[in-house]
Amino acid sequence: MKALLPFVRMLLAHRGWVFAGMLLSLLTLLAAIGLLTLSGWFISASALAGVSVLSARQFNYFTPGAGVRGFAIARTVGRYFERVTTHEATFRMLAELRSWFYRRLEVLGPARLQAFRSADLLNRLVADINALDNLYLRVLVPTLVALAVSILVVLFIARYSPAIALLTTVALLLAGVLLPMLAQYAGRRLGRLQLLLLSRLRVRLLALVQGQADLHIYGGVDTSIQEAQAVERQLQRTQLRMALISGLTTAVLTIIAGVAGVGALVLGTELVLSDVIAPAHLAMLLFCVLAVFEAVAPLPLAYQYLSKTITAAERLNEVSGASAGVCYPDADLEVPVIPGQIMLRDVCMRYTEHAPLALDQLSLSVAPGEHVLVLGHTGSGKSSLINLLARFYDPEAGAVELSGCPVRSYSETTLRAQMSVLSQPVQLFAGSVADNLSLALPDASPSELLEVLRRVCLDQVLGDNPLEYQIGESGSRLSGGQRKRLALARALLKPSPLLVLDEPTEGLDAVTEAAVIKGVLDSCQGRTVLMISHHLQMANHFDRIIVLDRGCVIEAGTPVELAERPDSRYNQLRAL
Ligand SMILES: Nc1ncnc2c1ncn2[C@@H]1O[C@H](COP(=O)(O)OP(=O)(O)OP(=O)(O)O)[C@@H](O)[C@H]1O
Repeated sequence: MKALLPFVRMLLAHRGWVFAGMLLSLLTLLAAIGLLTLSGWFISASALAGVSVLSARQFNYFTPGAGVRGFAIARTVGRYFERVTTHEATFRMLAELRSWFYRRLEVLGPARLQAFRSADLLNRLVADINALDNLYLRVLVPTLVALAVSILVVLFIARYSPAIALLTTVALLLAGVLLPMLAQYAGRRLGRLQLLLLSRLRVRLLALVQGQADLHIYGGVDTSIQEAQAVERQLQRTQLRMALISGLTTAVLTIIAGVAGVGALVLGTELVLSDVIAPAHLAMLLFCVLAVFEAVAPLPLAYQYLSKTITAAERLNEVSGASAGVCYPDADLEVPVIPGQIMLRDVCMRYTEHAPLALDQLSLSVAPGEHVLVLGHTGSGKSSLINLLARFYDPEAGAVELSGCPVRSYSETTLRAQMSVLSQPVQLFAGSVADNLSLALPDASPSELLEVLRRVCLDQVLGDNPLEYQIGESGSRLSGGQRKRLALARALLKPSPLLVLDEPTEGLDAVTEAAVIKGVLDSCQGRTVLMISHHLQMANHFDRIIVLDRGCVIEAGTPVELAERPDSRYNQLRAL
């Protein structure tokens, strides 16, 4: 239950809608009960009035008739506005919840998010948040309204018969308290399981769809489908059991209401026979007792699914409560003084607490405007260097400075403005080439976009109008090399003093690679470029080369200097 508290607080931010919804629910329910109660009295009183001509003439048909009509209209109109207001309150809360959750995800950054699978995060963002609509619509409003209506109706009945009022109270406690408690107990494990199975099913289906090509190649399609079907069957079994519980509670509730009605009829008949109440009041009380169960009827189902709502809340709290991998100051503590400069001193970094060091006492200095090529075997820490500069991770020791100040002193906006990053793997969005490029520079003119495409040799290969070329989901209508180059063009377009490129020419033939690197370096005069690559054919075009091994710099110098050292790692790499 504690897991729900943050969300109740979030609901209170929309207290106008929340309380209006509750009030309208209360009035609608009272109108529905009033309609049945008054109708019961009116029908029997009219029948009795018709016994003699005199009483028929004296009986006032108009006032109760108007009352019945008034209750009927109030119930219909009230139901409409109640639905509008309660749903408005819920949707407002869900919308706020979604952006709140997304902001929490953003703060966590890659360092923390790698603990979650992306399909599972999507499931939390969509399905778990949707499951929380149960909280207000099906738990909070019906519970409070049922409590208020029950008290009012029992007080009304007590004016005519304390015995019937007592009987109604006991029946309401059974149907509105004990039955929901039992339903919650019965659905506790199943509701939780249902939510987790649904999440598991989505994760499996997404893997099945995304990995279709590889699964076909390696013959894993049937196994994956069978695994997804197994989860689905399990899910269906839980749904069936939940449906059985709902059916059972509905039946028990109907029996309780029926028994209460029969009891009220027996007690009321005795009161009529002993002239304590008028005969017309008997029908009125009977209808009133039966109608009040409408207030408690939704509760067993709501509480049966409460564990599902609580589990959804726990899953959201698990992500939102995770400590941020990296914390940014709200405002800059220092402003960039030497744009494009990089300085790392004795930096140690690891991805998780017990993982080996990915960077080990690494020191490095890059001057503004310098073009540096970073080489090293796979796993030597090249991408980790980018992760540090972009502050996706923080070092456990040492200092990282960018543009003359520690990276920790910049707000996230300032830090992002300092550098443009082409990371691995690249992320493209469904849409046109222009849509993807404009992300980096929304005001860029078509000629600027074409120019940057030219720099990466993409202007001639995507038809007559390359800017409008639709690249498909994640760039599926592009080749691997084209995808990389489009992402490279986007990185080039961002007007930042530092450009960090992680293997931008991967997948390109030697001729295109040479043209692309030349295009990039020519367009980056005055900008610092830090480029990671396994390819050395264009190494001479860089001002300096840095070679990493096991997380630290083992060689640094101009291409000529390193080439002159016979036993340099650079020469060994060139010889491969
Ligand atoms: N997200 C991660 N979580 C845990 N360990 C990681 C993560 N990313 C990299 N590593 C580990 O950190 C070390 C350095 O990896 P890094 O990606 O920096 O190497 P790299 O030089 O860029 O390799 P490559 O040339 O293959 O891209 C490796 O041992 C790797 O297994």
